[in-house]
Amino acid sequence: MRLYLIGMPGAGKTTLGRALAAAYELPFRDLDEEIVAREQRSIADIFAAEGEAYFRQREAAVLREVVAELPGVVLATGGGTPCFHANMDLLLQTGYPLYLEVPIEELLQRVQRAAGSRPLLAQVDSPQALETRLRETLAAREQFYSRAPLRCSGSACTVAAVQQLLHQYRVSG
Ligand SMILES: Nc1ncnc2c1ncn2[C@@H]1O[C@H](COP(=O)(O)OP(=O)(O)OP(=O)(O)O)[C@@H](O)[C@H]1O
Ligand SMILES: O=C(O)C1=C[C@@H](O)[C@@H](O)[C@H](O)C1
Ligand SMILES: [Mg+2]
Repeated sequence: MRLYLIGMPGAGKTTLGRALAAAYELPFRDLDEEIVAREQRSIADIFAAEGEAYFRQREAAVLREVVAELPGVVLATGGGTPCFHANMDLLLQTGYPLYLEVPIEELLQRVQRAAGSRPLLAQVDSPQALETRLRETLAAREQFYSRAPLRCSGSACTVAAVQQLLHQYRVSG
């Protein structure tokens, strides 16, 4: 089984992904970390040196490598992954995308602590501007995230809740 965690920066993809991988005894991968390992530089450095278009190409390519390599995996994707290069189609065709839906207010609190390490949020210099940026980003991305057959919201995104969702989905689908 391939389980793909998708959602906004700070939604909890890495945290929940690790816990789900342990519960299912599957390997865990984080797509951002896979890109960093191959490129031997940080995401911020890649954005700064090469720009977003290059990053999105690498992201799409590394996603396909990870999928081809691992028939069983819990994969935390990058926040923008489902929105570029038909990646959402690939996720739907090869596994179970799970959308972690977290209210903007909660996301704000979480990303404020580490906005500097996120290239797309780094230039945003006030809490107000950060909120606006997050709202705009979510509005643009919702159409992609919403294609996930599995979804959990905020504090309901526990390992047990996801296990139940997945079980129901696989039994009925
Ligand atoms: N269910 C939760 N409740 C409260 N805080 C959480 C929860 N899940 C994650 N967090 C916290 O929110 C922050 C972001 O979590 P995490 O790194 O897992 O998100 P992410 O979706 O992987 O983000 P990124 O976009 O950086 O990859 C972390 O500080 C984490 O401790
Ligand atoms: O939301 C985004 O577009 C991004 C999120 C991160 O996971 C990284 O993939 C990168 O910083 C871009
Ligand atoms: Mg993460």
